[in-house]
Amino acid sequence: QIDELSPPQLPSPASLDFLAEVAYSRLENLTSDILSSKLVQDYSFCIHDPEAEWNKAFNFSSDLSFLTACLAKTGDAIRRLCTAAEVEVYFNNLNGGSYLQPNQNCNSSSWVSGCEPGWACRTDTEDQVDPRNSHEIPARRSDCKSCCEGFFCPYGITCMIPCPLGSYCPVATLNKDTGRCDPYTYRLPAAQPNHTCGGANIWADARTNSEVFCSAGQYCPTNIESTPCSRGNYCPMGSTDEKRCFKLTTCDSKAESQNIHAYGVMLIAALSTILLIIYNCSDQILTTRERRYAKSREAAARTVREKTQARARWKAAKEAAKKHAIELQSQISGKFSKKNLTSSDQVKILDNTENETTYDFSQSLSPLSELSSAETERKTTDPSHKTSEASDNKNIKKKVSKDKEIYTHSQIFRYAYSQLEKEKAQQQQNKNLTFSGVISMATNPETRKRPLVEIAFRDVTVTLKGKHKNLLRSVTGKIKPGRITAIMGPSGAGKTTFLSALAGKAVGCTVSGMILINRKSASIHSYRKIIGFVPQDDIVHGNLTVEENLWFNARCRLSADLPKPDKVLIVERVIDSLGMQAIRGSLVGTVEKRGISGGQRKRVNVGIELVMEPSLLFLDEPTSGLDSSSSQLLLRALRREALEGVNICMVVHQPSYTLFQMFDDLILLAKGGLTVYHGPVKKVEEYFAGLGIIVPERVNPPDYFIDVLEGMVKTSSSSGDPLFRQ
Ligand SMILES: Nc1ncnc2c1ncn2[C@@H]1O[C@H](COP(=O)(O)OP(=O)(O)OP(=O)(O)O)[C@@H](O)[C@H]1O
Repeated sequence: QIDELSPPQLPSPASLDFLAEVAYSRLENLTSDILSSKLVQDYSFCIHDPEAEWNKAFNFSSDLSFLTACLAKTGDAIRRLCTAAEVEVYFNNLNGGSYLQPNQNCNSSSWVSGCEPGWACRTDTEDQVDPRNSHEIPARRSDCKSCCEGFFCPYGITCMIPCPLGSYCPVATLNKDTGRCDPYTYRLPAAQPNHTCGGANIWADARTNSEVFCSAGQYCPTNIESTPCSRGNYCPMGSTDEKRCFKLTTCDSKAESQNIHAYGVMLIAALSTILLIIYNCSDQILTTRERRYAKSREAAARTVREKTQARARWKAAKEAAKKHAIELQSQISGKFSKKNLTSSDQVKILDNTENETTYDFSQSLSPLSELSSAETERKTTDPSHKTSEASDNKNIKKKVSKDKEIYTHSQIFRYAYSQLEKEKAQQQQNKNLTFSGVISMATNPETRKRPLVEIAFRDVTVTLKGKHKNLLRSVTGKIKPGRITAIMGPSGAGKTTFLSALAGKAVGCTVSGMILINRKSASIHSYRKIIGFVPQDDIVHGNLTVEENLWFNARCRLSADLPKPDKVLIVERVIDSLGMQAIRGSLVGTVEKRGISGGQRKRVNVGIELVMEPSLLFLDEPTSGLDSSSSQLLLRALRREALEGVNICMVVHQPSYTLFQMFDDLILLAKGGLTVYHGPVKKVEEYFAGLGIIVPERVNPPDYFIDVLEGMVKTSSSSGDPLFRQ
């Protein structure tokens, strides 16, 4: 039948192209509307570039099989195709957003079957209608039939428009249950019982209707074919071909999209695994690192200890040899000629040998000992070396301290422990120093490391803001560097208030009087970098170990320019000085998680202030809750700080007599913030005795003085109040 068709009746591809062009140009205006329409928004996930997709959609299929099929069905498809004028009317109506206005072929007087949705008629004349040049709507009322597959025939128009690529326009079938023409939604006209379901009509409301597209899960290579998407591929709505799914995604047959959820799940699983690995490994890495550090620290400490012991043994042996040489000399004097060695020669030899050994020893203690062996060899063989050794060493040390990278952990620890040993030896020597000795040591620029701070206060009065209540009255005195001052008094006497006033931390109070720092009237806040304050309450991090707490503070509060070996030295010194070696790796603990003991916790509190190397240290009841030996341990550590010239001032409650004697000065306050005594601890008993207050035997003097101030003990002077120095 197709073969019988004469060539002019077959619409040329050019005609179809022209129709597409017209449709396309009309749709350009529509595109922006359509792009923002619900239709596109709903499916935007599968349309990567909506504009391009739409443009593509209005390219007509080059496969004209739908047209030949139509010719076979109608025999005169060319006379049924819409002209440019009809297409324009159609799209103008569509553009206006209104229902299609029936054209002249479908007005109320000339309504034909082709005006129904899905139906079309041929032109009334036998003349060839040139779709390209026709500007008038031709009369088209003859031989009305259902619209061909692959075309759409809107309501009110009696011609066919080819469906664009990506759409699927089959001929409808009647659904007896609903009475509608599937897959479209129109009904058969009621007055025409012989009328069948026609072709597509739905371009009439393309902006709101998604049925125009090839449905999701199917692909339509032409607008008359719809094929289910095969497994491993996916077909979003309007597909003309299948799209391959990515690897690792599951695409069943008729898949509308790639199962990207699988990607999401896999990504989450991978991330969780990585995080889990990092979490577990980080814990393990930290533990391993800690262990490694601990090992190198212990090894360094052992080496230093052994060297110190060896040195002590060598010294003892040398002393014995010296003694022996002198004895021997006296015994055999006269028996040898003058050429023989005198005892002083022997001693000289011993001294020389000792010097050499000392040199080796210091080399081994120094972090520089691990410098290249060639360098060491050069030093020992070069005769000029020894004279310039000291200056060389200094220069290299300077260089080394600037260049932190050449230190390994074991070198750093060896350096720290050898320094600590030296300091201990020095402290041993200075153990019996008098106050003036300590001061001269602290002021000696060779040994002094920290600036000295002296605080003098005169008539310091603290008044509660708004209430005019005096918490402290006219307290006068001085706290000096290198000394430990205890502030004592009954509960509520104003000890904490006094400490806070001196430290510039009195909140909600007015402080009057004069406070001089190093004899200058200056704000205490400008000295805050060298002032430590240990409050009554904990300031430790319970979830960190003791060492971590100290390091946290060292890193935050010590100068960033300070080389790491020096920071290690400071932290190790504090750990050593407060006797925290055994608990350095223990967790401090929280309410939920038990950690170190209360006494150890107090020491950590003090330690985190000591790592900043303060010149002035205030402590509010650091020994409260500690037994006598723990308190003494803490006081001994503070004493070592005082030996370096640190000015220490602390509130203390009920000290044992031994502890009491470890303080240098005492400020005794009575209730109402009155000063009872301010002077050396050694003279307090004498002072009270002068007032007729004699401490009975077997009574702890500090306890007795507090009892007197509390009024619990009657004394001969109780009534006269000679006690208070206002
Ligand atoms: N901000 C404040 N508001 C109200 N009263 C205050 C304030 N600060 C201190 N006081 C009062 O001042 C007095 C002294 O307090 P402070 O804490 O200095 O005493 P303390 O001698 O340290 O006592 P304790 O030994 O019991 O700790 C107390 O009676 C206290 O109630």
